[in-house]
Amino acid sequence: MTKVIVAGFTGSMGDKAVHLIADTAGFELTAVFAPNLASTNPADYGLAADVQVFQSLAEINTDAEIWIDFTLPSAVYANTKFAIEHDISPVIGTTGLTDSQVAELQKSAAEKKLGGIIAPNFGMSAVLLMKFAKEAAQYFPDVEIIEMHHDHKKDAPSGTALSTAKMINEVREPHQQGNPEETETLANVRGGDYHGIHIHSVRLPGYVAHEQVLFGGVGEALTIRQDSFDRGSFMSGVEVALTKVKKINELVVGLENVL
Ligand SMILES: NC(=O)C1=CN([C@@H]2O[C@H](COP(=O)(O)OP(=O)(O)OC[C@H]3O[C@@H](n4cnc5c(N)ncnc54)[C@H](O)[C@@H]3O)[C@@H](O)[C@H]2O)C=CC1
Ligand SMILES: O=C(O)C1=N[C@H](C(=O)O)C[C@H](O)C1
Repeated sequence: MTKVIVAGFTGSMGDKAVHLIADTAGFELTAVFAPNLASTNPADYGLAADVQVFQSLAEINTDAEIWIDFTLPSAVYANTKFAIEHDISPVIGTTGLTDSQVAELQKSAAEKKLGGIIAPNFGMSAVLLMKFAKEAAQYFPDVEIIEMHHDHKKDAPSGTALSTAKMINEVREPHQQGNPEETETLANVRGGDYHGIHIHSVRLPGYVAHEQVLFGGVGEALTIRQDSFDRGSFMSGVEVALTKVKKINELVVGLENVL
């Protein structure tokens, strides 16, 4: 049995991850972590009596081999660092790690030859969208991204949109997009700007997680879209990460790199 700790277990995704482990042969939930809990009795969360419940990083003392993280952009760096320092393979879904933080975490994992996976999106439709968008950008350098999420989301842009922009930026020729003399008569109406790629974030009730990548060419356009209608859509990717993470010895970014 591979023992797993879930950080953010009281959240929307953490709760799904806890159920995934219960339903997946060969894995066992050994601990959970979230701050400001009303109780540390596992029974109060429907968990087995031997599951440890932690409220702070400082008190975590676990034999878990894998750390699943669905917490907050402000918490994920410290959590991942803690996991690596304690030889626990991180499987990170939380968004918001900066490039320099990822580089530092990869260095620490490499020194320990510890496997880990950071995936801004565990959904297959989003993984494929990013891959297809990267390919399309070689032929259509004019591109904008619209991401649409539920109105409880704390971070913008989404990690997926930022990753999409980074992947497109790797292949597209640097070039001026749009009118160089453009002015905004309403502040920020053109969205965020990642190396000239504009990202627009929509937050609405009823939405879960959706993204469109719009390419424009002379007399034609290409739109690539993915929709996660249910958070269950992310769990097949988390399951893949659980099975792969102990077979690698570096911290990999992007689910597509372990498929
Ligand atoms: N990679 C992927 O496929 C997906 C990633 N996400 C990302 O996962 C993260 C969590 O999303 P949700 O579950 O919707 O959020 P949520 O707000 O429902 O849950 C957050 C959880 O983190 C806990 N938490 C807060 N501060 C913490 C800390 N310092 N240490 C440990 N736990 C802490 C909260 O108590 C709660 O249990 C977000 O960054 C979101 O963008 C969400 C869906 C899919
Ligand atoms: O907060 C969410 O819900 C999601 N977060 C991730 C992101 O920021 O890209 C993945 C997915 O979009 C759902």
